[in-house]
Amino acid sequence: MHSLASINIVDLLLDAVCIVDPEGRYLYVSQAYERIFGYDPQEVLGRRMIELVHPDDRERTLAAARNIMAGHLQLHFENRYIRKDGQVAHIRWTARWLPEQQVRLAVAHDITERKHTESLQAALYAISEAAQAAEDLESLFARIHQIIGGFVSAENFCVALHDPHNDRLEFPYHVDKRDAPRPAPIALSGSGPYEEVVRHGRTLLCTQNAEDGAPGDWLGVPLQTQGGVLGALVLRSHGLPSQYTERDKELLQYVCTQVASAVERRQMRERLERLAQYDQLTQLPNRQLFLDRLRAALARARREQTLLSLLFIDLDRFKEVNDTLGHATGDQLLQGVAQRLRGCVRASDTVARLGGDEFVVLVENGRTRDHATTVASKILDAFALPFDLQERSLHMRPSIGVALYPEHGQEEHHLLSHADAAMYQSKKNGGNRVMTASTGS
Ligand SMILES: Nc1nc2c(ncn2[C@@H]2O[C@H](COP(=O)(O)OP(=O)(O)OP(=O)(O)O)[C@@H](O)[C@H]2O)c(=O)[nH]1
Repeated sequence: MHSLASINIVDLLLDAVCIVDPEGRYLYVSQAYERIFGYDPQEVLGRRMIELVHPDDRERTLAAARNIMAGHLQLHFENRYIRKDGQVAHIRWTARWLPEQQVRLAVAHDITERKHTESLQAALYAISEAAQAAEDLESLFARIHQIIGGFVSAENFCVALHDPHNDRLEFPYHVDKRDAPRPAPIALSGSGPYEEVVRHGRTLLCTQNAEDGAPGDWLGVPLQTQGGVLGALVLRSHGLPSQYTERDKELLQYVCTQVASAVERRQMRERLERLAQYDQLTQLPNRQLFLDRLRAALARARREQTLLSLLFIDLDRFKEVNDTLGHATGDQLLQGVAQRLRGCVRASDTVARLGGDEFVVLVENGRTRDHATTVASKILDAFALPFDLQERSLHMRPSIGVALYPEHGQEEHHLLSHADAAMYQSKKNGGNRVMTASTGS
């Protein structure tokens, strides 16, 4: 048996023992230094330890060193170092000042693994929380980007989502430090890198940009849910190949399960919100959303003292279309009407379907009363042309009633019933015409 005296116990320790002078220059480091920091002891002797500390932790570290030299024992100081291979090492230090030798003696314990586990756990919670808190998908993606950027380099980051209806990949979120343009939607037909990730649910790490072959990493991770792959997260490094490691790949894969379920939940919520606000047949706002918009528009008009017009539109003898040509043709006609009404107003105006063959148009910022009648005449003119449906061409005429704010009402239901009454007058007078509500009625 070897005698213990012949063993260099310090070099057998798994923690690294370091001795530095008052300026922080390494005078001695034990063998474990290489395992933890990546440098051979000979490479660092004479160098200042602070140069190897993560820039964000340097000030704290210098303050701790002064404290130790003032005679205080340091039993649990944590900071980060940049290893020789560029990776970050998390270190927990115990240290003391040896006044006689005028040196600091410190022992480094590597807690990188534990820190990773902790930050991953925190990231998973943060992602799940973001799914609840985010206003919309866009802000959820931005938050996910921020969270992922906390543990891997994510300067160039995009989210690709698979649209199963047309089998395309779309890029709803895209950040690129070199201002590379947001990728246009791509068809998922070939055998490119996106296919590999989205079709086969495989993580792909290429040391060349997988899209254009430019130097730099391309790391694509599938957003896998129980129902299939929703899309992918893609991280890129321009001009810096091998920036991403196998470990980064694993970390991302791990959090991507949580990201996928957050995205899925948020998508579901958006779908439900849309269902609650939009008419499914025409994709126009429904009564509920319309009333919300009308309320907001009235508040604006009141504040800015502008006019606002409401056009109530009901199709003439629409029932006959259903009765003679069938409900499906009636549906197509309603879709055509919705499209035509949208074409008669500005994008900022609201066209909504209240139900059945009743539509409303909300025109904001009209400067004169005539503005509403101009829009109404435009609609009558637009309806003069037949509607080309799948199997036939049909004529359909509208009856229109107009009510104005502030002339005919101050609040939404009042204004709406005036426009409705005016529409009824149009209908009574034979239809295919515009009537304006009478003042004081
Ligand atoms: N195809 C189709 N028809 C609908 C839909 N919703 C309501 N309708 C029908 O639309 C018709 C609307 O009725 P009315 O406005 O009284 O009928 P009209 O023939 O236009 O009568 P006037 O307005 O007096 O000219 C009814 O026959 C409803 O069944 C729908 O989503 N699709």
